[in-house]
Amino acid sequence: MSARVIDGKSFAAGLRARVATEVAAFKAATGVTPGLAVVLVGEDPASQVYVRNKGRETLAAGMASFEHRMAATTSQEQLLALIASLNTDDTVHGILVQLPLPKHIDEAAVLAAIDPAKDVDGFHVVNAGLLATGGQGLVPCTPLGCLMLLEDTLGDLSGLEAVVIGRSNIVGKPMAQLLLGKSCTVTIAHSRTRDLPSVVRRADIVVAAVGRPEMVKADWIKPGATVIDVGINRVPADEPGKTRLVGDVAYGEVSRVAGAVTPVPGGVGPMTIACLLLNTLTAAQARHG
Ligand SMILES: NC(=O)C1=CN([C@@H]2O[C@H](COP(=O)(O)OP(=O)(O)OC[C@H]3O[C@@H](n4cnc5c(N)ncnc54)[C@H](OP(=O)(O)O)[C@@H]3O)[C@@H](O)[C@H]2O)C=CC1
Ligand SMILES: Nc1nc(=O)c2c([nH]1)NC[C@@H]1CN(c3ccc(C(=O)N[C@@H](CCC(=O)O)C(=O)O)cc3)C=[N+]21
Ligand SMILES: [Mg+2]
Repeated sequence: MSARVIDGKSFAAGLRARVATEVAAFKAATGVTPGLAVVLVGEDPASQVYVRNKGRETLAAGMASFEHRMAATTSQEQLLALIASLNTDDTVHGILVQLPLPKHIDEAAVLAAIDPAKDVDGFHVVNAGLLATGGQGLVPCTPLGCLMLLEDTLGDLSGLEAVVIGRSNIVGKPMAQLLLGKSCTVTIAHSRTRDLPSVVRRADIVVAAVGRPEMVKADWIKPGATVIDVGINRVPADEPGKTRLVGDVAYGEVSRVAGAVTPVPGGVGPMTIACLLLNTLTAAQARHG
């Protein structure tokens, strides 16, 4: 038996097309072009790729894209000053500050400075609080994309056992909140979890957001379970000097046990960017409804 491959790349293309259609209608009705500002501090090559992809897809959806590249030596005050100006800029509906930030900058202070109404990452404490209390805020893009793939694969999630591996504020915790909101029975596992394999084995839904290449093995998976692999890990390829991308799930062996599984690349990653565009449209609609 071989798992169904959950094609995030194709689902994301469909979502981007729906966003583009709605953007066109929004522009016609309001005369306003939704705008996304992306702030990149420093030169991290992986981050540069994401920023470039985001910029290209933002334009393709009919939205305006503003990129702000700052030197790794940028001070926290300079970054906060840029955010303050983006907060009051009427052409900017969404603000994304690429993480991680250089060590000398206080990440929490920067995220707190973003206008929650423009926080298309959903990382501001106001949006995290709204998600935790069932309110209407902006929802973090990666967990939102994972939820869309899960509902497309499984339909109603009510009553299912979900195990989220990872408890970060940007993936694990909001993922768990969304699954709880869909009436799953949710377990959050992390580096201190005792006997992780047996915890994962009870799951109908496994979301791996760990950052450890191919950690989740086939014998951790309940036969037929749905496995969502958030991990993006660059590892050495067979060819010397080259690298390849792998997830947190041992894809080959797990796909012989699971019912459905997302690949890396082509799974969650493209959904993150599509949901970022969706959140930017949502933020623009909230301002000019
Ligand atoms: N596809 C996409 O769009 C995105 C992909 N990512 C990728 O997802 C992964 C996770 O990202 P992020 O949440 O930011 O990572 P973090 O490093 O912030 O969090 C990792 C989590 O995994 C837990 N963990 C680490 N080692 C183990 C272990 N051996 N067993 C069990 N739990 C463990 C940590 O536990 P503890 O809290 O105890 O330290 C922590 O909660 C990364 O590979 C990242 O690149 C991230 C964002 C978007
Ligand atoms: N403020 C902030 N918000 C983020 O959402 C954010 C961030 N910081 N920092 C970094 C992580 C990582 N992340 C990815 C987005 C898309 C892909 C993606 O599209 N991946 C492609 C492959 C890309 C490639 O080949 O390198 C795929 O999986 O198919 C990956 C990773 C967003 N992040
Ligand atoms: Mg982190």
